[in-house]
Amino acid sequence: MNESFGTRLRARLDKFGPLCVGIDPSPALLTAWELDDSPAGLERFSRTVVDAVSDVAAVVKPQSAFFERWGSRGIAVLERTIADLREAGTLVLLDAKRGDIDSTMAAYAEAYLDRGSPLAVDAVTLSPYLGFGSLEGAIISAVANDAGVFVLARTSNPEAAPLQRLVAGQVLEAAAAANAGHSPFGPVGVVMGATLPTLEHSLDGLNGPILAPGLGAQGAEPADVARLFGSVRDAVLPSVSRAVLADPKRLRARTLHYRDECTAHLASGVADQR
Ligand SMILES: O=C(O)c1cc(=O)[nH]c(=O)n1[C@@H]1O[C@H](COP(=O)(O)O)[C@@H](O)[C@H]1O
Repeated sequence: MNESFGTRLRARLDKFGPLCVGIDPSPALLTAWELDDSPAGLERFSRTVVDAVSDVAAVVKPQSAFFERWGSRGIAVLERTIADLREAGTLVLLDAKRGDIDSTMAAYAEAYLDRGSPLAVDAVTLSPYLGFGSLEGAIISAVANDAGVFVLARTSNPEAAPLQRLVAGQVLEAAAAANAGHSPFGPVGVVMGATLPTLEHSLDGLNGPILAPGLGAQGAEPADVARLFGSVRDAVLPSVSRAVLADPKRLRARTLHYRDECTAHLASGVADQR
């Protein structure tokens, strides 16, 4: 039997530290890297990131949008990037933020979670906007394929707050229920921005991983990760893209910097007193 996503994630976190590094080949970054904004440029960019960070990041997170810009040729590069990441042994979290009615959701689950799919990854980001229940089939599929999902709860962008504040409690409760009884983690992670001024909800009973984007370009620092997530320090995955991707020559050094700073702050940090 294969190991569950939770088991594999636990092993990566214990061995490599907590960092998730994004592969976000935006037009601006391609220009900064002196690469063409083309499928060939995307491929060179992605390969360079895979080579530089696979053995220092716990998880690597390609952002699907930047590949989709190039249609089928971009998706082909995404497929090869996923294959390269798997060969390098890292865990792949595809950032696609999918969410739809159950029948459509089944097709998304087939695309990203079915072992045999060309786009199969270890985990995918999902949106609960059609109701947490609409994601049930995808969660079942994740478990069947030893994969996971990360459901948006409180995202890092400030304009999300008025809407998500109303529903984040429901998302966290439903995620905790789906994770009950699993060890070391259940299949349902949540997304909570590292940029949040305070953590308005308890994460103590979640029994799942927490993806915390917003480090660097969106203003969060490793100290914020410790302040917000100190009480769940073994389960948090701070995530960074532009701040490490800005300069190909400093990619690995910046990744090590963020990883080591997050590790140090989480080890010594004081959790937010709600
Ligand atoms: O799901 C995500 O990864 C995500 C959730 C969130 O709340 N905020 C957020 O920025 N992201 C993604 O994380 C990446 C952040 O990029 P940087 O701001 O460059 O580190 C982008 O690919 C976003 O789409």
